[in-house]
Amino acid sequence: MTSLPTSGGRNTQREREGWDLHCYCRILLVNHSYDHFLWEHENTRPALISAREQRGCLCSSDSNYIFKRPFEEMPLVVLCGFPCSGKSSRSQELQEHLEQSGRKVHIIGDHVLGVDRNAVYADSKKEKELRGSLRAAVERKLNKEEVVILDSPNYIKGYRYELFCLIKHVQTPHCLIHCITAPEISSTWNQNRDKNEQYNQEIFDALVQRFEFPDSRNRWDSPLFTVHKDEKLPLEQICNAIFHRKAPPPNQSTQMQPLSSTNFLHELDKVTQEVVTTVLNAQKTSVPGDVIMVPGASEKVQLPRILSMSELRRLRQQFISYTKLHPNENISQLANMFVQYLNQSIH
Ligand SMILES: Nc1ncnc2c1ncn2[C@@H]1O[C@H](COP(=O)(O)OP(=O)(O)OP(=O)(O)O)[C@@H](O)[C@H]1O
Repeated sequence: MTSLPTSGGRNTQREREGWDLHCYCRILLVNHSYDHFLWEHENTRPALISAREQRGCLCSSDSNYIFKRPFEEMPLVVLCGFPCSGKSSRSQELQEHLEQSGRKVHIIGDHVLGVDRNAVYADSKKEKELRGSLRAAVERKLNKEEVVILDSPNYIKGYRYELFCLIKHVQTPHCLIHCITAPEISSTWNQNRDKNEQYNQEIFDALVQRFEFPDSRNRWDSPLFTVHKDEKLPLEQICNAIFHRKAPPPNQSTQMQPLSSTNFLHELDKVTQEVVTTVLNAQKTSVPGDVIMVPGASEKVQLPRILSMSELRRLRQQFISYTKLHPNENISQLANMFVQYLNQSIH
């Protein structure tokens, strides 16, 4: 990337208003609110940048500069615990405390999405979709105005890691609150609650068994607050953790780098095409349920059914669009990433 030219006199007003010069580029098209714009930078193809992708970015209306507002993101609080362990009660307690101190709070949870949890947790595909919807809702809601509380079981270590990547990506602090209960206590609470809120016993037992306990030695489970049923929520410590602590530094895989090198785009194009060709060829001799080895990837494509060429093309295009906005300089991982993307997208 070439060094940034100074913005010169025309943009000093923006700089005085507290905007940082983010990059210099050629702006091709801007919508009326200046939050979506099509830009071209060096050798990359024009890319549509949205306010969501480029948090806090704003382009200057009269020149080829993009500005970034150095605002603070509001934190994410993640709850976890057995089913019926008091997660929603603790979320509300925290919400009330924060609102009393004048902050806005937004709670996201499976009950908010109105799902039939007994049906969802009995079906791994539906559960995965629910986790995806919750994560997307968190991503949409993380902003500078509201504290987001994710009130759902969050019992999978890998999922908590994904949430951690998300907050690293948007550069906002987070913390985890683990509601600790003995399974038999939660089970009694479950049996005493309204019938339409109850987990059936089979699902309850399965969720308890699947629970992956948080460990504060893991970056994604830290800072960790544990709260037993008769304990008070450590509200002050939680506030200190989320408001007076810096967000974890971004790393290469989570940092926003919308300006991709030509070599990266070339590799992205080549590698994904190779994977598509391999899958299409392998399908000639495979049946649903087979696993396909792909050159350059340690991950394998799991084939639940035969995929058409147009579907593979569409998935490839989606992956390319996403990856262009979230480039990972580790080109050697592209094949694996695309295989993972295919496995997650094909049902
Ligand atoms: N500390 C507590 N002492 C006694 N009962 C409690 C306590 N916390 C929660 N409960 C009871 O447990 C039930 C479930 O509470 P809550 O909805 O907060 O749990 P949850 O973990 O969010 O549940 P779910 O897994 O369904 O989302 C409620 O009926 C509530 O009365």
